[in-house]
Amino acid sequence: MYHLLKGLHEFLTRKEEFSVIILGLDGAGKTTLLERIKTLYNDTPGLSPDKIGPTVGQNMGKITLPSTILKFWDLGGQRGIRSIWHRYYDDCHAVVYVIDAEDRERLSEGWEVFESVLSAPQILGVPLLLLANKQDSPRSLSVEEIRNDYEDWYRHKLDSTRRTYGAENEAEHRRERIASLDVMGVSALEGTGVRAAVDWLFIRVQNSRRREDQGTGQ
Ligand SMILES: Nc1nc2c(ncn2[C@@H]2O[C@H](COP(=O)(O)OP(=O)(O)OP(=O)(O)O)[C@@H](O)[C@H]2O)c(=O)[nH]1
Ligand SMILES: [Mg+2]
Repeated sequence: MYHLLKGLHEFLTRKEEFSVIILGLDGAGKTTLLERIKTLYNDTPGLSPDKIGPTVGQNMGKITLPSTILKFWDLGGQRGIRSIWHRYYDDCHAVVYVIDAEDRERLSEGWEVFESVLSAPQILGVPLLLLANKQDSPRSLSVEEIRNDYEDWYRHKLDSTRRTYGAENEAEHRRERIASLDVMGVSALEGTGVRAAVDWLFIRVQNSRRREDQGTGQ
């Protein structure tokens, strides 16, 4: 009887776990974001920003939400470390791409890398959130400006690609994805917008799981 009740209790209180990967160039603020999320959602606070150095490899942090555990993987963004990102693609349920909205010089490098993430076949269909970080800085571009900058960059790239390869179909597909791309402004440093971003992830992983269940007839 005890085991039956214990099993029932475990079944009723079980939490599903989803993996979220946090990507973006070095210095975009990924680890600051992860530690901010830990501070906002866990009893034990995350590291304070002055204790955070460049990530060599990965950091992991978990938070518990109603019937759900979100497991965040913050991956190092330095050029040499980006080659490990693809190893996380197969098992992730959502992707967060962090852009440093203050660093105009590196925006196109950021888009170039973003593009390589978007074009990974394993990422197709996975919820993807673009975060314009460092909104606390007066020098930062707004969400609207970041979106426009990406669209301009993309249009420019498309023109040169069309001239070279004429890859119309793929371009159309990508255009749809850009149109439906969600962009949110956050300050990982101060925490503004971070809860809204976590809410977005929570809803999107639940929805995509439901679609998966329907797809397999469960
Ligand atoms: N003003 C401001 N600075 C930020 C914010 N988020 C991060 N930073 C700063 O940006 C720098 C880089 O932050 P990290 O979190 O280490 O960046 P990262 O993306 O993890 O970098 P890598 O580990 O090298 O990939 C640090 O000096 C942070 O304090 C923010 O929201 N606002
Ligand atoms: Mg880091």
